[in-house]
Amino acid sequence: MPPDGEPFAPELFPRARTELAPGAVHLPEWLSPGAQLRLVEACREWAKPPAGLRLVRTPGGGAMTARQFCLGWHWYPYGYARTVVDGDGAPVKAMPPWLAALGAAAVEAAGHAVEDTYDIALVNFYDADARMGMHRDSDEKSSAPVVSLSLGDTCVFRFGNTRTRTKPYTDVELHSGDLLVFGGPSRLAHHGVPRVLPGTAPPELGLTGRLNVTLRVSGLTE
Ligand SMILES: O=C(O)CCC(=O)C(=O)O
Ligand SMILES: [Fe+2]
Repeated sequence: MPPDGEPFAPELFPRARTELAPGAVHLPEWLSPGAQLRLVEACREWAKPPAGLRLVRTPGGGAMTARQFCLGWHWYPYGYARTVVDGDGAPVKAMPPWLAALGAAAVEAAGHAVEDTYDIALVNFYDADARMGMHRDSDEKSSAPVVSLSLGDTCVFRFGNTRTRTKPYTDVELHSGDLLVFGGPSRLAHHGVPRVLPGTAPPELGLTGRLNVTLRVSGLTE
């Protein structure tokens, strides 16, 4: 034990699996360094046009600071389509079976039941100044858990409640390789990314910024 008054050094110890709220589970370093690298490399290919990384304009006339691309179904404010209806108009790229399988494995690791096939990937790229305001993921027709994988720079992630965009909430750092799954009573909880911590990415990823890959079940048919 450190002498009284000495600061505890949490960075010395592995970060523990934690439940941020009922049904919302954080599993630090769930992706191995090799799996992180493969996912970053895949994202680099998907981010190329057509249907590549884009600026998302919101109906109020603003734009999201995180840039985005999708696989499987294209998300736009506020719905899903099979083509990039608010961009180059191209068909959305396919959701690869291996990524759907990763989604199912993540849900299982978090202790949720896997009932449906993960058919959407929504990938956000954050540079040092990007962030995401408090929102709910409510455009899907399925109540299956949302899977979130973080790559690159660490961020501060804010996990709130289902009723309001404000307190109570919990702030947690999401590092490269971390998994967060939110389902059950937390499926429609508000959440956001108040900030990214630049320069914290593992150097071997060759990534300046943060990628977040969220996997979802659409519940949509054609
Ligand atoms: O970047 C994140 O960790 C969260 C992304 C998110 O909430 C979303 O894409 O809906
Ligand atoms: Fe979200």
